[in-house]
Amino acid sequence: MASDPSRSSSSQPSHASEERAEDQAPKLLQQYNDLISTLPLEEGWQPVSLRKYKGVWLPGHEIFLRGIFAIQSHFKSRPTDILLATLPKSGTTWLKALIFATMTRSQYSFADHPLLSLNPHNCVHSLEELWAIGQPSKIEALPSPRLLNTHMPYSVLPDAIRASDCRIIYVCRDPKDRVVSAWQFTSSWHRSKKATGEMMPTTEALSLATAVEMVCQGNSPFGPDWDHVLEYWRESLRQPENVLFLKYEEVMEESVANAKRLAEFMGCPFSLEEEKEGVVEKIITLCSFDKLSKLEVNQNGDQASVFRVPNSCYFRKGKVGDWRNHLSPEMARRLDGIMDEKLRGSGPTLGGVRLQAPNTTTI
Ligand SMILES: Nc1ncnc2c1ncn2[C@@H]1O[C@H](COP(=O)(O)OS(=O)(=O)O)[C@@H](OP(=O)(O)O)[C@H]1O
Repeated sequence: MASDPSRSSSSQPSHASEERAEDQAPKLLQQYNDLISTLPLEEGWQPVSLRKYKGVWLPGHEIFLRGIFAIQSHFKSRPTDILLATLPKSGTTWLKALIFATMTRSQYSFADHPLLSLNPHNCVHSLEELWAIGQPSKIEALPSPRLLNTHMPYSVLPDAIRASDCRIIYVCRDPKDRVVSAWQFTSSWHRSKKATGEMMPTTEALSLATAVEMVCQGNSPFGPDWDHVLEYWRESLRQPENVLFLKYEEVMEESVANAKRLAEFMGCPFSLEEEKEGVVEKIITLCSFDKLSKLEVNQNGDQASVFRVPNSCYFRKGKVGDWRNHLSPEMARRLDGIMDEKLRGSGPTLGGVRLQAPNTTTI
């Protein structure tokens, strides 16, 4: 079973408690910095700059990029690992809660559950963030099966993961809702940084029009979005026992069926007795937006991660179709058009766009 997060120090990540590998290896640090300086730079997604690595626009913080490089050669996967993979703002926080609550259901009571006092991001570790803050040994120390998450596209995952039997749960979301969510998140984070004086008051916030355009150009964090989605979609067809492809909208619409799919995929299906006792519904309620967003930890706590984000920024509306309140018809058409062009095919739909099966016409 997964580790007890309330006993792990992961709820209080420390930047100083552990020496980074790079601190002991100045040559490696130099190599990483040299590599970073050669990567194309994009500064439009304020307040984060982006660097293009292996065809993907990654957040450009040096500490973060060095973590990604180190993961490539040093991460040791285990066949029992469970990896949640998402583009940011696709339902990561929610799925972390669902996965964690499902995997650990025999360890905790619903009345006194870790998710009532810890943000889901402190229950399922981010592979790249722990590496970036110099705490990869925390990942090593986790008992199996480890629950981890990543925003990396399949093609940027370390070989150790792609060659292993570990299970990957991928969640995607209507790109229109996702871009609105990403823009709102970036704006509120921007405001909070200005309020604490961590950012120059003159730094311009990202406009929604710019965010939409950058997604359409493929220049947004972890984008191009279509490559991210298609890579995992194709893997889910190629190796369905190892890659589960879910959609935010479907998990919302058919929560019980998808919670059961998740449990089965993770190798811990709900027993008939559990189903009769309503365990599935209890997990869904515990992990619901209404429940989590009202908790003290999620209203007033924060993530001491690389990006130091207030927990409240991870909970906004949690609705399907909120894009209608923000995007102009023109913006919506532009996004749908680009996704249609890139994802055209006969597979399942994504925000009204069909994903193509791998053996149909090329993108
Ligand atoms: N429990 C639950 N149920 C449903 N929806 C939820 C839940 N928790 C968070 N959210 C909504 O998910 C959006 C945040 O996306 P992520 O969690 O992927 O963000 S992150 O990648 O971890 O930064 C963001 O979506 P928007 O409300 O549309 O902005 C959150 O409100």
